[in-house]
Amino acid sequence: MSKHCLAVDIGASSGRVIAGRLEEGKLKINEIYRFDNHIIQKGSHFCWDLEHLFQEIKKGIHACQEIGIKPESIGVDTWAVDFVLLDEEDQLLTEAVAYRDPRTDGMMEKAFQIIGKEQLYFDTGIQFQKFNTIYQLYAIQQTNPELLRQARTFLMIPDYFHYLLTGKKVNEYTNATTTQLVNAFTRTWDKRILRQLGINEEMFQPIHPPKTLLGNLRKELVKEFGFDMKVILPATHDTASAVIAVPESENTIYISSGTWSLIGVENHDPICTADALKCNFTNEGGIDYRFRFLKNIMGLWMIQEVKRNYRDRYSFAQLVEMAREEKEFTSIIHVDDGRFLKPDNMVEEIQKYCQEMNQPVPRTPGQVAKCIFDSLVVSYQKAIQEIEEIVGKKFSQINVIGGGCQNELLNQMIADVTGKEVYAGPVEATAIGNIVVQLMALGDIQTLDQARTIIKRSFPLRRFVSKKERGRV
Ligand SMILES: Nc1ncnc2c1ncn2[C@@H]1O[C@H](COP(=O)(O)OP(=O)(O)OP(=O)(O)O)[C@@H](O)[C@H]1O
Ligand SMILES: C[C@H](O)[C@H](O)[C@@H](O)C(=O)CO
Ligand SMILES: [Mg+2]
Repeated sequence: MSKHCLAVDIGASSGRVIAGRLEEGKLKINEIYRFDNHIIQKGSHFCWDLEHLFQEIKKGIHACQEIGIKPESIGVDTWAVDFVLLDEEDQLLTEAVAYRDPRTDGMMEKAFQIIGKEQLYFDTGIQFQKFNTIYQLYAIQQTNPELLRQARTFLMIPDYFHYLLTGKKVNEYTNATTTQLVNAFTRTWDKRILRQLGINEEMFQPIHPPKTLLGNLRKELVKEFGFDMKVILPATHDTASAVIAVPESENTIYISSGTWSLIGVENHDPICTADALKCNFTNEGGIDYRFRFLKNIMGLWMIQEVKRNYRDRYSFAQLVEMAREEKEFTSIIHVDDGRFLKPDNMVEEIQKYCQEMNQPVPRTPGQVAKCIFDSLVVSYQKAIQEIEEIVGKKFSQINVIGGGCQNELLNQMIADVTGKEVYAGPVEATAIGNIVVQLMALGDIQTLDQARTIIKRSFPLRRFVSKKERGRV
């Protein structure tokens, strides 16, 4: 039996502290603590409340103590692209502005006047999202260059939590690639891009891969918790950790289904071709320098916002059942339209869109939910066709991982529309991927293949086949 490893997985809508260890050849996980996460307004910006989140992380560590678990190690993963800047006294110079903040409006196009879009893509292989770190930093460079001049350290969100835990300042590779500032071939900061955009290169830290032993806890934290832990870098981009947990990877397209739907495949080399650029696919860094060839699709953010618009009167499970009752209602929206990135009211935005497109307007919570699920599947199918065309291979299976894999209606819709076998699970794929990387660093698991075999044995998947297929069997 191995020692416990602690995964801190913070998504855009929720965070969790999960302990995991090997027991008789299986990975056993235990959710220690779960907490909400959401964007807050600070001054004129949408931000993340990092102080609150770090207190929640510490509550999760304290909770281990209360149940008698003394984890050997800990690692933090979160969403991508967002960061903080520290000054020469290692004090926060900036709030943790959220990627949905409008400060990057127009910045990508402005940057293209200095650095060609094609060059940027062929050097980094990263999809064009207006909120990529590169455009967040360019927005600061354009509006407050003095701030950048004072910056001595650039830390992405998980890097910052690792710094608070250990005092060590590094950038982790998988999340660093989401900035669109890392060269896909040299695997380090692309100084040419930084210089062209006038972003000071000195503040970027050395890039370390997953499995790096960063160090131990700060002394004051050992005193507070009553025990020490090794801090091991997982794949700190949550989707990179989730993809590690995909049990099958050769014939499988994964959909990491949470706030976003990240749909893609795992490659050993980046695909930075004109076709990949045209379809806006990304090559985010993965474990062992693999690549996550994927595309962001708006995802379950939309149903999260609908749930909020209805003042949380309905659970996600209830919204799914209400959608299931609306078999006759069909309206398809373009889920990746920028208007759905952060509308004041998602229900009204969807209704307006349907009116403008002369489609039936969803009136009930069930109709709104069904419209979202139907429309997500249309976007998934298009991305799957693009992947198979660009990669030049047909995939027989889809593996839905993350919280969204609990949406059995959506899983069935995916199977019906794509005709492929859909496997659902693990729900906590991100935390599982985080934990197995720590176990690899500790020598309890030797290889990624071995990790995936253990994961497959430990977490049974639900299988969905198309109605047409079922009709045949
Ligand atoms: N019981 C359920 N039935 C159907 N869907 C569910 C259920 N529970 C959660 N979900 C879906 O899972 C989503 C949350 O997924 P998940 O917990 O992976 O997201 P997260 O980790 O908080 O955020 P991120 O995607 O940023 O990592 C919710 O938005 C909801 O749509
Ligand atoms: C903002 C990013 O696109 C987002 O974090 C995505 O990369 C992701 O991983 C969501 O969990
Ligand atoms: Mg998540």
